[in-house]
Amino acid sequence: MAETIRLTTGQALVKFLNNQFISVDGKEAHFVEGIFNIFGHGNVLGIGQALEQDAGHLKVIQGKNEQGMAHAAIAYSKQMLRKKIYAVTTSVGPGAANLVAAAGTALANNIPVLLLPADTFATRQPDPVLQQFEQEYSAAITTNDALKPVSRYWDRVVRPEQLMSSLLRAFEVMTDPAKAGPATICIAQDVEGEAYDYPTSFFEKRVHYVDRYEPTSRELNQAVQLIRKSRKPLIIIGGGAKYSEAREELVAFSETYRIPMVETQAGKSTVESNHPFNLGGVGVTGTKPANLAAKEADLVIGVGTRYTDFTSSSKTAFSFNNASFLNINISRMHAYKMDAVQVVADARVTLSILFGELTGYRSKHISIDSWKHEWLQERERLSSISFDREVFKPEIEGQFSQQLLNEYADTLDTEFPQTTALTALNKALSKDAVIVCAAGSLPGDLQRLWDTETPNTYHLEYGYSCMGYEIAGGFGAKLAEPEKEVYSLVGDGSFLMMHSEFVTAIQYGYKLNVVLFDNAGFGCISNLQMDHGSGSHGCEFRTHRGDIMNIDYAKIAEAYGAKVYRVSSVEHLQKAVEDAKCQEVSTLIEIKVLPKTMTDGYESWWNVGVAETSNVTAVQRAHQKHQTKLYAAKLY
Ligand SMILES: Cc1ncc(C[n+]2csc(CCOP(=O)(O)OP(=O)(O)O)c2C)c(N)n1
Ligand SMILES: O=C1C[C@@H](O)[C@H](O)[C@@H](O)C1=O
Ligand SMILES: [Mg+2]
Repeated sequence: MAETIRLTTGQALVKFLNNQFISVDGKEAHFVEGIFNIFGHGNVLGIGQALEQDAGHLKVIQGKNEQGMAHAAIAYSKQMLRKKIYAVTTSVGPGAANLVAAAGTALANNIPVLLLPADTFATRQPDPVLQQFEQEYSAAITTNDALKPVSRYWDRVVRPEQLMSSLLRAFEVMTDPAKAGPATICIAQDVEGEAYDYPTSFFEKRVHYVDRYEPTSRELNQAVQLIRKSRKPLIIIGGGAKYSEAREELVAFSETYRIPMVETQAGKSTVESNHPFNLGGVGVTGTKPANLAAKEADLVIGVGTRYTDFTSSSKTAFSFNNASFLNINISRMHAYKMDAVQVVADARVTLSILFGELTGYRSKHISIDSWKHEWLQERERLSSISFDREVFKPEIEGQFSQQLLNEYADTLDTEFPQTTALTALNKALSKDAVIVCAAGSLPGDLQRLWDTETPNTYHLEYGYSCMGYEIAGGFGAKLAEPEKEVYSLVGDGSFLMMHSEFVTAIQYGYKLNVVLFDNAGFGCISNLQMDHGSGSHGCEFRTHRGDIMNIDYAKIAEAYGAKVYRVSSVEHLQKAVEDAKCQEVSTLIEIKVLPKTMTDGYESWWNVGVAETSNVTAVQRAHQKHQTKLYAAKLY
């Protein structure tokens, strides 16, 4: 008879989490660092009791909003390059429902996280329990079914012994780089507290190995042939390159064979911005040189990219009639994109093997230096824009009148353009500071303008671009790298949507710096609507009387216990950053910026739905333009 131990399902879960290890490149470490919790009747007496009794090495952190704490867990894992996770336990019903946006965020970004929402009673004895809805067609549907489409692995545990097979599947998924994403195990609230004689073998130390898969010789031969016959190849550095830690291999490859590199949001800060062959962000929010190189490329080597619309400018970034694609990706699904030659293997190991097979090859690029030089001049211009009350042409030109811009300047008491503020911030922060961002106009400005010199210091969630990730994500990144300064860069809209975990960071003594860019509105969406012929409608923050809202965000943060600064000039910003660096407590720097002063596009296009019929001429024109652009795009 196998040895057993009598535990509740909750206790067995916690014991199992304590014994999971990951091994990457021969280094072994605990895979689960801790667990976020918001307790309710669904989990406090099950998982909650187990954590109180013996959490083992797990750090137990009380969140303030389920989505927020799950975002923090996701950011932790992302900053740890997916080598460690936090689990997240919620109550049943609304607590579980609050996980949906976070699960989507983890899924879109391929980030492992273990979600543990409580479920309704397995016995159904007290049904309907508080927070249980009732469907006439089925008693088996609960809120947690809403997590199915946003989970990489989903299971419901209605008997204690089911936990064993469920957890094994979840950990297999989370530790496989090709499948990494959210694993959701919904545990019936009565079952969380039910006891079972678990075999002790289930709790023995388990090591999950992340091996670097090598390309086959067929894949290698095809890749070598393709590169050798290309004159103007281009490397796209995607998130997979970052997770594979392929910096050295990318740099050697690029330098030796003279191949320029461009970056996706997830790939940025794999290779330093000042590398002469790094042309910066590509696509909708890309730089001019990157987008010129993309157009000129006869071979696109996508390393760990999933080719989102932002990366491919909605499939218009490349000269599809002349260009071939070579995709190096650990995921077969992503490798298949763009009709590419596929190398389904680890980025680092593939680049290193390919490197040795290309001796004598050299691209025919001649413009890399001049493109880069021109961009540096453009960056310089964007860094020193100043407002003029008489005639000011913001980067997003022709949308707001001078009178309107002056109204914003007067109400917000600022003349600070966003690009000037952002580049000044970049200069003022330490080189190893980590920045976190997700939504609004800032991601575009950051992808174009933010210089990174230290690997893994640029943390952008741009797979789901989920507003509210910024501050929770900043907290998660700080948990991952407590010795570094972490800055959450956030728009006023995102701040309002969710900043709950700022309180959690303060509560647990993790210093987080929030830099809030207040332009009194959903700025980037206002740009989008006006760029497509609409008026300014529903995106400015105005009162019912029509006045621009001037909110004292610093006061909110001060009430939480943060040290706060209000700035509206480069000089004030520099001083605030220097002072903030000396603080032990969390800080918030509120920057009032003028609307329409973020960067505009460079040689790119974004396919968004445009009204096909309208009584406004500008909308009709926008639709015609859209059709023309679409005509030139690759269709799949
Ligand atoms: C959860 C969520 N809801 C809606 C959106 C759509 N959206 C993207 S950016 C944006 C406005 C962002 O405003 P703000 O944070 O102030 O940034 P700004 O564009 O003004 O710089 C909205 C509503 C989103 N990305 N995420
Ligand atoms: O709709 C959107 C527009 C983008 O500009 C923005 O960055 C992103 O957050 C979004 O959701
Ligand atoms: Mg805004």
